[in-house]
Amino acid sequence: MKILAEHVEKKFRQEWVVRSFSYQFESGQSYALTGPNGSGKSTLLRILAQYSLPTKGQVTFLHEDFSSIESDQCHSLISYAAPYVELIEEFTLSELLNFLIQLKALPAQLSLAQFQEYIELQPDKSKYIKNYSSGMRQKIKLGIALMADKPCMFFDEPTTNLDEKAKNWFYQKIKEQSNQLIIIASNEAAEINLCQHRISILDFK
Ligand SMILES: Nc1ncnc2c1ncn2[C@@H]1O[C@H](COP(=O)(O)OP(=O)(O)OP(=O)(O)O)[C@@H](O)[C@H]1O
Repeated sequence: MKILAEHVEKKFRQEWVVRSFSYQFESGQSYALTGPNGSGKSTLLRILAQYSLPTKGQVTFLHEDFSSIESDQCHSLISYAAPYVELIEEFTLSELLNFLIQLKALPAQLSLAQFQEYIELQPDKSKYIKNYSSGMRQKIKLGIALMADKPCMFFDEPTTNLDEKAKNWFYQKIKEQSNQLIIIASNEAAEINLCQHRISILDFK
């Protein structure tokens, strides 16, 4: 599939955060959105994921043959992990996974043991998400986004709060995703270097 951004612009009050952004993203490719703090990476990522609307322009999801995908279908094709996307803190990990399975945000057959093995963590089963460390919560978010196995994966500052071992775990998991369309908003050199393409937000000001 493809994501086509055409003349996307975003303005907050008097501030233009993105100007005339046009780009075609494709499956099997990975893209780094780069730029200094406050330059608009998260804003553009949310627009590309159709989580927020541009002030001008449009974002369209397309099949390989360029036929368009209905906008109400797009969210089912996306997984998204970001510091501002919260987990449900009052759940245990098992309850959270079951909830996401029911929402079809994770594969139906996924077990707690498989998930724990995947994220290389064996947290206390009765512990609430709110009592996990920030790094563990981040790793759970990333694990959910990766195991959702959606065609499009969006990550905003994915290795925030992760130690070196967990960062390397994430880098390895991204390298294993050969068919997905991956977009990572980041300033971290290691995250940018994971991606085949770089897009500087400063080119769209
Ligand atoms: N809802 C909003 N209302 C008003 N201004 C906003 C809103 N969201 C973002 N902004 C502004 O848009 C600009 C870009 O913010 P954004 O979070 O997209 O940048 P960023 O490049 O992701 O930054 P960082 O690297 O610090 O995460 C900032 O000036 C920010 O204050």
